[in-house]
Amino acid sequence: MAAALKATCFLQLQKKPQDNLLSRPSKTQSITISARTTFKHPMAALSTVGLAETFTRLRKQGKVAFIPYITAGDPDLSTTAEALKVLDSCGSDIIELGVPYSDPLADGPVIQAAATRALAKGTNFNAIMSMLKEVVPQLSCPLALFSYYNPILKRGVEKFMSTVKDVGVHGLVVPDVPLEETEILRNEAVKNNIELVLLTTPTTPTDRMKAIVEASEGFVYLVSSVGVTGARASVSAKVETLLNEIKEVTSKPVAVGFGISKPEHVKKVVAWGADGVIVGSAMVKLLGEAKSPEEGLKELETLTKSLKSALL
Ligand SMILES: O=P(O)(O)OC[C@@H](O)[C@@H](O)c1c[nH]c2ccccc12
Repeated sequence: MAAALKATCFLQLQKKPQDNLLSRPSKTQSITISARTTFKHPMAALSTVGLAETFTRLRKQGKVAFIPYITAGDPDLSTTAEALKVLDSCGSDIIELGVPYSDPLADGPVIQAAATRALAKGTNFNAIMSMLKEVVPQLSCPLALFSYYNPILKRGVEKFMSTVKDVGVHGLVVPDVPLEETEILRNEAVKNNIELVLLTTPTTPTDRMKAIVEASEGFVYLVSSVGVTGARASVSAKVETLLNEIKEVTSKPVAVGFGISKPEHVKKVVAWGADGVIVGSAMVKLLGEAKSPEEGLKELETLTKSLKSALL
């Protein structure tokens, strides 16, 4: 099965969909290789299913969402386009795509370095949108864009939201928007059918956590540990308590991020009741620090499959 998994994931990269033997089925059909593994065909219809619906589908199947994060433009935008297809074809359920920013205060060294490299390559919002316009129709899992608040304000919330919606993005995560200012974002997000995901942390007071959970769309992002993003040796056992506290006040899905980078981390977070697992820095490191984009993409595929299999 692993060989089939490898061949098919890699196959997505090697051939244009029309040449791909797997492209025979109709556009909307996904390919089932075995009872356990369903591949999403690169010509799958535009994923009309958003974040919340994705979690509902997975919950019915008794599955947990695998949610990778990568930084757009690192090492370059064409590699980002291929990485999105690799992540999708290897079974990601939602993909977080970060807009590189000069002052990523919530990010650790790996993602900060990725943002610096991407910006140095000239990656900007318009170029990312142009890339997404091409790539999103080839994906079958929904995309959640990651942006800090300042670039959104600079572009104008209305313009930002409508642009993001036009390219087929389903969700938005703005890690540094204070809860008190989410009203503006949420109103425009709702108008454009964008799900605005909010974050709660281990130090968020209970009343504030309840307000965040109430306002969050798509899913609730539970930050597993204090500090910034970055792979950690282990995931804090406090996550289990935090998950229980959140699930006492909502039936919304809760995805856990920060520090998760190994199959054993994934298994722990799933055992504690998470509805989704988010992995960023470990993915970003592979892509940004590989000897070549091709090598980075293959390492990304290997890591994705090993973490995804820890979910099954
Ligand atoms: O990198 P980690 O430790 O795997 O955590 C996920 C994280 O990268 C991703 O969700 C993310 C990227 N930038 C962020 C800023 C704030 C919160 C979350 C993020």
